[in-house]
Amino acid sequence: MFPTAYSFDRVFGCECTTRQVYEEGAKEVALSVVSGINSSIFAYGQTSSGKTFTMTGITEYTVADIYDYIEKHNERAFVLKFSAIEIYNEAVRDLLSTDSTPLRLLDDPERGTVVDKLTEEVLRDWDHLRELLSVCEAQRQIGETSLNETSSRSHQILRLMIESSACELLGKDNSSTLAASVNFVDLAGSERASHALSAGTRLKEGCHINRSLLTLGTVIRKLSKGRYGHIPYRDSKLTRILQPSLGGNAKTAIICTMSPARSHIEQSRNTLLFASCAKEVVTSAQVNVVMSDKALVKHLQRELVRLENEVRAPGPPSSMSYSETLLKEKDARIQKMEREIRELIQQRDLAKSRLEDLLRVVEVDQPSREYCQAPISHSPDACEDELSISTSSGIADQSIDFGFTNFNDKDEHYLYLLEDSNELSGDFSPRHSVSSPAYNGLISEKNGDETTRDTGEDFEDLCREVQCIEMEHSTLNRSETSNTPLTDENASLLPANMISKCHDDQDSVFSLKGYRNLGDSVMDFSFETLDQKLKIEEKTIDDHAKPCWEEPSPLPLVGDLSCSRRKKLTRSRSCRAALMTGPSPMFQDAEQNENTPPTDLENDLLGRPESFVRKPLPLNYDCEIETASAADSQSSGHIDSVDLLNAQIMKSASKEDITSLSSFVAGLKEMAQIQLINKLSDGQTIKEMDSAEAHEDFEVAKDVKDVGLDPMQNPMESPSHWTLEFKRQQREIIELWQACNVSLVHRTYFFILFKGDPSDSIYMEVELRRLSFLKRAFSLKSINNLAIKDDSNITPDSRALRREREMLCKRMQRRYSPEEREDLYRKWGIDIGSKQRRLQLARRLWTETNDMDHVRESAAIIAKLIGFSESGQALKEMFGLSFAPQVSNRNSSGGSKRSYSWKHGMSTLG
Ligand SMILES: Nc1ncnc2c1ncn2[C@@H]1O[C@H](COP(=O)(O)OP(=O)(O)OP(=O)(O)O)[C@@H](O)[C@H]1O
Repeated sequence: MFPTAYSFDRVFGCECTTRQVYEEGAKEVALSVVSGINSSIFAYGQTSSGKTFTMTGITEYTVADIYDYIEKHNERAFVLKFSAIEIYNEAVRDLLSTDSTPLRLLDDPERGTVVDKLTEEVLRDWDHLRELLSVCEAQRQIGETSLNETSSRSHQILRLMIESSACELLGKDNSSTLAASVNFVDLAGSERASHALSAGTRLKEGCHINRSLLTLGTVIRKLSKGRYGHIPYRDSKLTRILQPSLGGNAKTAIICTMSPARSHIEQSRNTLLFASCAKEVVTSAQVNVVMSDKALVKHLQRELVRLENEVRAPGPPSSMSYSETLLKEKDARIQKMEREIRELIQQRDLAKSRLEDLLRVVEVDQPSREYCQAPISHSPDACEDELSISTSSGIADQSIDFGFTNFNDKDEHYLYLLEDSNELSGDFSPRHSVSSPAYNGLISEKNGDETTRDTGEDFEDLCREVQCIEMEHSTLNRSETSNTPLTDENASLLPANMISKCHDDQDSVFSLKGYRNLGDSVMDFSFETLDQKLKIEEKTIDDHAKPCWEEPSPLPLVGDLSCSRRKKLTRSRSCRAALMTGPSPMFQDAEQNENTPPTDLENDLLGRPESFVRKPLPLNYDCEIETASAADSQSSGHIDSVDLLNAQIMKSASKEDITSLSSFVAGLKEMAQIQLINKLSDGQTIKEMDSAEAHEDFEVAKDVKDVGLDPMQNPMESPSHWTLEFKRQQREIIELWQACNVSLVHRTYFFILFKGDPSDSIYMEVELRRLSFLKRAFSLKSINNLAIKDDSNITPDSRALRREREMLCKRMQRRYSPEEREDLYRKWGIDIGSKQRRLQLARRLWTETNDMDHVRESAAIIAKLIGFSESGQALKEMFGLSFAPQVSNRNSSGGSKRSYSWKHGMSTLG
């Protein structure tokens, strides 16, 4: 036979003990039974090879170890049951029973093949097992063969069933039991019958033995190739009983025994082949847990309830399927969208309701608009905001209320402004409707009994009035100097082309407001009243609606003229602002801009103080001027505005002490305005102006402005030219001072302050024009022999000048020391021994106008007498700093109640 290699788990030699074989090849499998796992230990080999010898030893060792395990695990209760069968000639026999009747094999669904009526002894102890083993050994069929005197002629299967339970759960419903069995199988010899030289009974035994072993071999071989096909367990009772141990729920260890004799080589090879096949068989052992019936019933009931719940109700969120989660998200989105739809529907309904309200408002206002559209034309941009506001229901009423409040809170001229602006556009705000009770009330407030008159006519008249007056303002000082009361009637007398000229000029609207504010009192018009009224107006009018000329500017008139048109523009915005509900930032900005002096003037007149600017003229308005004006008007048949104004100024000046430089400069401004009026009124009056001349009037105003600016600009371009021009104007002014008996103090002030600086040009120009006007006016008066109530006030005589010299004389003693006075007497050619030397000196001051040294010395003396010093002070600085306190030192004037300024000097004109 060819050598063949075989592989096994362990190979034990002849010298190996059974203990070693147990320990290394069977103990692990055998002791699995205590853990609830079925196990089997097989001994396969030819006869007399040591199978019985080995299995007896392994059984004893296993049982010994099992009892040792039980002793170590007192927490569990072990029950050992022992049974033993023998399969002899295919009959199962109970070795623990003396009855040799073969036992039937039964197929149990749970336990498999079971031996019916097999004796199963519960072991009491280890000794009890030994006794039973002894019984089994005694019962087993043994026969003598040629090879083994005590040859085992059957297959013996000792089965030890071990059940264990936790001691604490014993007797309870939830108790469970581990149940497993360990089989100790000692097969009969697999030798050939020929080899055993058996015949007769033994041959028959050998045939059954070989068939059982042949089936066992077939089953092992098939199991070693996988669990495919039919496994012939049922072909023999041996395989049928050992079916669980061969390929089922059990661990199996096969011990193959061989004889080392050369003569048994074929049996040895067959054993090796069997062993090789048996090594390939794979079993699936598992722990066998046996539950009690009650525990099993309760377990099954709980399991049933859980399954029913899963079917009937959704499980916990963790077990929620993806589709269920997605479905819930969709539901949430649908609900959210439904809420949004409801909100949008509400918003739509609200908007619809507002639209309906708006339509109703428009329908209600439409007739009123048509009715008053012509007279209530309004600046589109002025009404745009309000109209947009009033388009909302509920707000429209507020607009109407606002209009009422606005008109009542403001000066009545606001009404005219509104009416005037209405003519500028066919569009209007519903709140301007004349159907408004508030609006009618305003009309009634102005027109009195004429409220019932056609409103359109009223508006036309008012608009015409507005246009004329604003035209007046566009020509600036012409109307300011007019003594004619600027009433509705006489304002409408202005040329029609002037009206049309400024008709489109919305910017002049606010000019009307200023004039209208003075409307009723314009008869007593004067610069003083102008300033005072403007201040009053400043309080009554919103800051964003101030007239541009409400603040007396320290700048010369030409400065005002130069910015007159620019101011008109800002005024128009102010007018619009006055029609609005509140101040507008844009208009506020415009106000700030308009309060800024012209750039060219600002450059030369630095440090202009606000207090100086706003200080009202101390001139006191005298109602006598009204009478004079009326008388003059009646006598002459026309209004000589120039004379009346001069008379007014001189009369007012004679009654007031001039205490500040502001008054001085304001006076300059007034003189400049007079100069302008002089030009405007040269040969004609306002009433005589026709439409053709109105255009020329504009040009005149423009010329005045240009004239005023030229001296400012030329000196900058040609300083040398300006110096010559200044000296020329200075000499001319000095001559005019003398001719007009101008106050010595005024001469002194002016002479000291204006010494040829380029910025002086404008003052020089004004002073020159003012004096020229006065000289001409006095000449005219003397020619026309005008009947003036108080001739002393307007006649340029020397009485006032004489009184001024006397006042200066009194001051010499206090201002000059005796030594200084003597020096002055000598210098001025006054005899020291003569009488009234101081008066002589005073009477010589400012008398030699051709001698500049004389003029200069005269100014120096008077300046010292009145306490005015120019030392260290520049012209612009004196304008705003310390001049007023110096001149207002009344208490230090030797008891005199007068202080000295140009106003005082002007009073000497009377
Ligand atoms: N390992 C061993 N050490 C010492 N003696 C042994 C050993 N194995 C077997 N023997 C002896 O060999 C003889 C035969 O052994 P055993 O009866 O066990 O063979 P067997 O294989 O069971 O034979 P059979 O199949 O005929 O029953 C016995 O007398 C036994 O004492």
